[in-house]
Amino acid sequence: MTAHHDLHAFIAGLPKAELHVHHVGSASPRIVSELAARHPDSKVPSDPEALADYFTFTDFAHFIDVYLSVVDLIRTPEDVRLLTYEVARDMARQQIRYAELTITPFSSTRRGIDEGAFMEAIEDARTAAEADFGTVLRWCFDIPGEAGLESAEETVRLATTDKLRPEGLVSFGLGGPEIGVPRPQFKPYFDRAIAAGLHSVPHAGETTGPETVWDALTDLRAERIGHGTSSARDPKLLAHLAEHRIPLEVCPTSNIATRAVRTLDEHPMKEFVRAGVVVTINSDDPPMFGTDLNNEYAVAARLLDLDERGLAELAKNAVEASFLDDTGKAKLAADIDTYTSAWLAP
Ligand SMILES: O=C(O)c1cccc(C(=O)CC[C@H]2O[C@@H](n3cnc4c(=O)[nH]cnc43)[C@H](O)[C@@H]2O)c1
Ligand SMILES: [Zn+2]
Repeated sequence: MTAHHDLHAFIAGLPKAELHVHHVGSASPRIVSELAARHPDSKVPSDPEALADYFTFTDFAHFIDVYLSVVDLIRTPEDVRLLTYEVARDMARQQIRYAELTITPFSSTRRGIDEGAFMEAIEDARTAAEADFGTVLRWCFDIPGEAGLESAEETVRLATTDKLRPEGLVSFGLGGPEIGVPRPQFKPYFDRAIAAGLHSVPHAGETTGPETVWDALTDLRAERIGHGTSSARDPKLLAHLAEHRIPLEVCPTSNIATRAVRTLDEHPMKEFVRAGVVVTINSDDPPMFGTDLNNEYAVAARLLDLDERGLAELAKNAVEASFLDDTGKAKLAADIDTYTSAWLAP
């Protein structure tokens, strides 16, 4: 067996945390097929080979169109429950022990799913998944920025109303296209979410320049940045992220699939590490981008020239940057160390 194979096997068994992964964007061909069979009028193909073609994007706007067609497949609380539970099953197979899943409740409630039933479905799936697979799920509710301030109001209402707010909710985000959707307009909504105890984790600098990342830091009080890819173009920003230990949620294959970055070799993650920025590795919308978290770690190992210990450090970055409590962080970090020591023992 080659060292390369060994590294893939190491990654496959490495306990991991994932901080940037979308709920609907995690629907595997198996889950999409099941949802498409429930709703045969949908334009989403159910055949896995046709799906691979369907999930090939010309640009970010095309990706969002396709994404919303999959959102249209989720029509009932039972669809929401199935999706959430099955996503956790796929995570457990990859040794993902903890995941903060980005959910866009506005997209579901505006399509007619009852808000209370929606919350019940995700919470029911969360507790069942933890009991059945051992994977701990937490939620980030994100505003789909392009849908306007109405979507921001609805998202913050769902996130902060006591009788609706789900127990697993830890953070508040902002997704969708960035071009023509300035971050500062969302400040009042982030202020309310933060006042209600939620962490701020907007997407920024995925498809626009570093000024969007500055806006996310200044106006939205971001504690982590989703993608942050264009930060590499601003040395002062890199120094700021490093000094304030604001982690980037890096999603390399996503950036290629949406054509935000031309090739993996041009991905700036090495510049981030060189500047001392905390890098976490994530899969974003794995089946849509033909990837999974294990593959993203393999990509990072190649681009950052990491061995097993380097990969273990990367996995621990995600644990440290997560919103797990200190006991949960210590336990998962210790599991990573134990696994790595056993793997490297003679
Ligand atoms: O749901 C609607 O009706 C709606 C109307 C207008 C606009 C939107 C959106 O823009 C939804 C965007 C959707 O995309 C999710 N997402 C998944 N991956 C990414 C990513 O890499 N970067 C940004 N957004 C992403 C996001 O969570 C939103 O749910 C919806
Ligand atoms: Zn994302």
